[in-house]
Amino acid sequence: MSDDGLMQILATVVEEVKSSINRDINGAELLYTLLNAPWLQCLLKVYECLQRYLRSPPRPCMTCASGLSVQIMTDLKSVSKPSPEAVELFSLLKEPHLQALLLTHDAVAVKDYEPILPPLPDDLPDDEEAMRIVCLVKNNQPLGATIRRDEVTGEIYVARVIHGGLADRSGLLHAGDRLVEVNGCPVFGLEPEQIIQILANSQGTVLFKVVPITDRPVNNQTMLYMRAMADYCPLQDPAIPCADAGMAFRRGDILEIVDQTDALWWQAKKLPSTSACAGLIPSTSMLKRKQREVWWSQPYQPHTCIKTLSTVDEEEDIIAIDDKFVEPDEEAFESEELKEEENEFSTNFEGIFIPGFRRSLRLCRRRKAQNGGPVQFCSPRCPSSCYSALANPYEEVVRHQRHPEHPYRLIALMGPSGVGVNELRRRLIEINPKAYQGPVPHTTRPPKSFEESGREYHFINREQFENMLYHHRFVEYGEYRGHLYGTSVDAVKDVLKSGKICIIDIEPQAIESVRTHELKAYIIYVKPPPIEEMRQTRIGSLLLTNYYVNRPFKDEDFQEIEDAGRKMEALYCQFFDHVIVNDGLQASCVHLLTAVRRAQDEPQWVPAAWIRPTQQS
Ligand SMILES: Nc1ncnc2c1ncn2[C@@H]1O[C@H](COP(=O)(O)OP(=O)(O)OP(=O)(O)O)[C@@H](O)[C@H]1O
Repeated sequence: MSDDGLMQILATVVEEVKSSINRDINGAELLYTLLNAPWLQCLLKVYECLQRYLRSPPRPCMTCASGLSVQIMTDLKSVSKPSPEAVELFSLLKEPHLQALLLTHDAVAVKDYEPILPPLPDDLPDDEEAMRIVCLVKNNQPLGATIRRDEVTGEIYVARVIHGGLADRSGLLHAGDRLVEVNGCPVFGLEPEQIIQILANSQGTVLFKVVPITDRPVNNQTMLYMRAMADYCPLQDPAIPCADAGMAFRRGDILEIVDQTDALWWQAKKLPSTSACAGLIPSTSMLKRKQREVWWSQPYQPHTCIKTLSTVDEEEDIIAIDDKFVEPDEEAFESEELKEEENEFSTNFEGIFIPGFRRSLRLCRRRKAQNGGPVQFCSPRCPSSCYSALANPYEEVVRHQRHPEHPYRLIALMGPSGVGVNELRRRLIEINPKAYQGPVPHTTRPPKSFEESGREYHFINREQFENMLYHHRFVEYGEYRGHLYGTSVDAVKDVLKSGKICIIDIEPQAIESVRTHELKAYIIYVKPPPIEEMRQTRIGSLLLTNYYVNRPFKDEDFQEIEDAGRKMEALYCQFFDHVIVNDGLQASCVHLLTAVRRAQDEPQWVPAAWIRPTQQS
């Protein structure tokens, strides 16, 4: 680096920062003022001089210049015919001021000019506390540390240092350090609020005098990622130690937990994160405690900082209710159903029969919704607590990419009835029936003349069905007109084992049955577009009904789809891996195709239990 290299670099940096200010970049103004400060410029000049000195410190070439001049004069005297130059040199060296100069040179040359430090006093007390002076430059961001007062001793301690915050990045302040002074003001006996006031009033730099903690815990935590299963708002949480340091999150957000040292309050970042600074979030036990508080103390008024999770009752409201349902004549229905199923039987694409679109199975769900629940359509995994996954405020997740030789992930579509889940599913399968397939459902109804067991349905008797139910072999099941219908885990696995991508549509109750290590479901939520768009795109489309013929959409249908969609999203968005707004059919199909390929070929966040299965999973 040339002599004024550093100054040049500084000038360039100043120019850069100046142009950043014009672009309104946060913090640039502060940096500009700092770099332009005359004291910093002077300091840098001194620094450069010192650097030059360190590179080549001035050294004397000899320490006895006066002795050498005496030697030269003696030699010149012994020359018989000295040259005029020799005579001149002799007379110069003889001059008293030159001899004085050479003597001075010798005196300086032998001296050591390195700084001599004063000796340490002998009477230093052994228990003297090491103080640390920490100077932080305040800019617009918070200091990133909280303090607490020991109620017994009155001492003030650093309670928490926020990961990635100003204090943390300085590396000089740690949780447990005892605060002695802030900006020269002793803090002993002060209330934490008074100290915060001192900090708030200080401009530019803040000077802390601290006694560092002696046994600082080693942070050997590994990175942990969690999917939030509840919403949280620190500003509405009276229990949070410092609301400003809190981080709000919504269900489905992926959180990187950077610090779990505190059992009650973790530090986390929301992904994808642009901020270096973490925020405080309640730990699993803390959030569970809050949920319990809500449930026990205010069953009808949810705590404002967390949004309570769904209950079975709430969930039942999700499905659109066709209040115009009229029970048709059974026999007439049967014959119509037959006609319909004959039509469906012809859903035979390029010689491949496409199963899993049976009308009865879909009507099971409608029936349940319309009757308000007496007809079961339920997740059979855990009859007593369908919602155990919902009880956990966080779910540990890992980034996972399917191995090319492993089975495909199950694709589960979910959406309010009538939004177009089956239409999209059917179209996807028709695009490439050799790559995509639906599972063959089970039923206890007797086969019709044209039906083959294992093609339209697996025909089994009620006892066999109930046995499968007992062993949790159904993803979901329901009863319709006295017959049981269901989609079994094995039917899904059969498709996956055949090397195809299995695509099913599910009700919210089945989420837990498909989010397993075995099926690794990728859940796509089919979201209704705004009503006006539905009105325009559904002209000529027919809605599945309990009548003999499907009918065109009415305005009430769009409203019902929108309401049901909103409820479904509000309750289950944490489980959605992807969302497709079903406006134009063609665009939605392309979107679905892309999402399905990505689910199989690109890394995704999946529950850690799928990758490190525990005994229960
Ligand atoms: N994007 C779309 N544009 C136009 N019509 C659509 C679109 N999506 C679906 N449809 C039509 O809407 C009707 C209902 O769709 P679909 O049967 O797939 O609903 P669903 O979500 O499976 O609900 P259900 O199981 O209750 O029938 C069908 O006639 C379908 O062709």
